[in-house]
Amino acid sequence: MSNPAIAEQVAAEAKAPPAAAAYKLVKTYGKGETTVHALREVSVEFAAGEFTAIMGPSGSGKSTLMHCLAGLDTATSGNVQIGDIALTGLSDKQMTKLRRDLVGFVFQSFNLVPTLTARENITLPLDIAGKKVDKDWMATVVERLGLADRLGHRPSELSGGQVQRVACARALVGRPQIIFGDEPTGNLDSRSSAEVLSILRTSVDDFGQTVVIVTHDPRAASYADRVIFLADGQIVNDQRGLATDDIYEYMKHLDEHAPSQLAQD
Ligand SMILES: Nc1ncnc2c1ncn2[C@@H]1O[C@H](COP(=O)(O)OP(=O)(O)OP(=O)(O)O)[C@@H](O)[C@H]1O
Repeated sequence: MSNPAIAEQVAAEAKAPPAAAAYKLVKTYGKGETTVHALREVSVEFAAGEFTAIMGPSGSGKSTLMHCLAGLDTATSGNVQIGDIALTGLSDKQMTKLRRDLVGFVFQSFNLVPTLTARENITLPLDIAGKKVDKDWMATVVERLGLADRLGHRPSELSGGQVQRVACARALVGRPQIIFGDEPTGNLDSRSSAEVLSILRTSVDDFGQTVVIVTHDPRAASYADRVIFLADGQIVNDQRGLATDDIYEYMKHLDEHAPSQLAQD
C-alpha cells in the first residue's frame, strides 16, 4: 500500500473495537426432552457506524440474540461485549447503568410515558441518569425528525408515526454506543415505516450512529448495510448491500429449507 494516509486509516479501522459483539453465544431454555436451543454458539461483531438488520423465520432466535446483546437477557454461555465492556459477570446494577449509558432502544411498543410530553419523553433517559441534555444536539435531532412543533404534546395527541419518531429521538439524543430496534416498524403503516427507517439510516450516515434492528420485513432490512440471517439459532448468511428482492428470495429459501440443507447449498 503506497498511500500512507490510506494505510493509516486501514490500520485505525483494523484496531477499532466493534460497537457490540457476541462470541459463542448459547441460550438454552428448559431441560431434557423439552430443551429449546434458541442460540447455538452465535459469534458476530457489529462495526461502529454500520446499520445491520437481523432476519430469520419465527423462532430462529432473533429476539433472543438482540436481548442478550442489549443486556436485557443473559446467555447460558458465551460472551457479549458493548464497546470494550464485557457483560459477563456484571451485577444487575452495573447492567442497568450500562444499558442507560451505552444503549438506545426503539421497540415496537414505543414505551413512551403517556403522562409526559414529547420533550419530557425524549429527555427521560438522560434525566433519570442525571445527565445534562446537550441542547444543540437535541435541537438537531428534533429538527431532523420534524418534531419541533410537537414537543409540548403528549403521546395521545400524536400520530403513530410521530410517536415512533419521538421514540427514535429518545434513542438518539443520548448518543448511545449502539441503538437496538426490535421490529421498530412492526406496528406502522408503510409511510411511517419508511420515515422511521430513513431516520435510522440518516443517523448512521450523518451521525455515525451504530444501529441493529430485528425485522421480518425485507423492505425494512434493505435500509441496512448488512443483513444477518438466523435459522434454528445459528447464523446461516451474513451479507452486505442486499436489495429488497434478494432479501425476500433468501427468506423464502430459508422458510423452505432446513438449516442443515442450507449449509450444503
Ligand atoms: N422464555 C422462554 N422460554 C422458553 N422458550 C423460549 C423463551 N423465549 C424464547 N423461547 C424459544 O426460543 C426460540 C427463539 O425465540 P426468539 O423469540 O428469539 O425467536 P424470534 O426469531 O425472535 O421469533 P419471532 O420472529 O417469532 O419473534 C423459540 O423456539 C422460542 O419458542
